[in-house]
Amino acid sequence: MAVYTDISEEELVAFLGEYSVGNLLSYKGIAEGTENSNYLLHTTQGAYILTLYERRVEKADLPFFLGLMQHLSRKGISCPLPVQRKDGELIGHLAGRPAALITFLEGNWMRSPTAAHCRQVGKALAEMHLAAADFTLTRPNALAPEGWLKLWSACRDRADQVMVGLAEETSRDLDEIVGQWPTDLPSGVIHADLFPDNVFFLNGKLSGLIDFYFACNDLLAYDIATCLNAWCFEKDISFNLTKGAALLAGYQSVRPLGPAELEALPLLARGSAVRFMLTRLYDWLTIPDGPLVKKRDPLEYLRRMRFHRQIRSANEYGVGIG
Ligand SMILES: Nc1ncnc2c1ncn2[C@@H]1O[C@H](COP(=O)(O)OP(=O)(O)O)[C@@H](O)[C@H]1O
Ligand SMILES: N[C@@H](CCOP(=O)(O)O)C(=O)O
Repeated sequence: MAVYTDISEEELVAFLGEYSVGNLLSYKGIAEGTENSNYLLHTTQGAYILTLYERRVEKADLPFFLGLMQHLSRKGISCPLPVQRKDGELIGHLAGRPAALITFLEGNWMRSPTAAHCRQVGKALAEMHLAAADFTLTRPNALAPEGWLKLWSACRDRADQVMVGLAEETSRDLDEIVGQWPTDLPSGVIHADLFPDNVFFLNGKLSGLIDFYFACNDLLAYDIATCLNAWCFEKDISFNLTKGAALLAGYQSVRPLGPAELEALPLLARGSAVRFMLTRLYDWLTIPDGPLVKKRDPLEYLRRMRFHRQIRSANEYGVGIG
């Protein structure tokens, strides 16, 4: 993410007084990430992550996100666990923001993931989908087609400042994708942002998933489409078929995809690419630059949109060859 909200030691110590986590030894802002402000804390009892929820996170959604982490953790999925306050609550307030403390997960994210990493991610995603099947809270996807159109109406007039022709190309794509968007595929709780920076590995083995703050109920195969976009393209935005095949095989080793899901995959991948292009474009145009704020390039996702436009079948992502 970034650090949007600064905190003083004094207010942090007062905040931690609501928890049984020992005394503060040190804290520092984490520059990585995009959405919220995160701090790494060391206390006399260990390491924790403090998250202050920023503009895109609705406070009303926090019980869903934090409850999901608890649920998944109980079902054996490795992910951070929210720390309860002395009063039993999971959510507090700090520097005018809703805030929570979560456990620190060991591992690092992969800057250059290999096919072996992709296979593990696919498998972990399917395991997460199955583990979340009996989670009782629900949250509609705020970044489904209706949400894309809202973002687009906020950005459209300025899109050509980023690239001449972007407004026309995106409008055409959105019309096509939204007009054909499927609704009758298997659905459930999805992570919705399982990018490499949200998956940790230790000694080559997946050690856990983080950042559930886009999680929601939506089409399960849409989560796979997002992973294909995030994990299986090289830096020059060429699709790596070996990685695609590995990711899909990893997923299908736990939850085989049905024919309708496979048929929809190219459209879902286009939709996922447009979704990330739009949030990046919105941020690009609206967030002021700052030393601890890293904005992501929307055009990387325009190039994925173009790639998926010419895909005719899921086999071109590597189905059945991993
Ligand atoms: N539970 C955790 N354990 C260890 N590091 C974490 C944890 N949660 C977040 N981080 C660190 O903070 C960074 C940003 O976290 P993330 O949840 O992705 O933020 P955002 O929601 O703002 O994108 C991660 O890349 C990682 O370095
Ligand atoms: N993954 C998104 C941005 C959200 O950032 P994260 O740090 O929460 O994963 C993108 O790449 O646009």
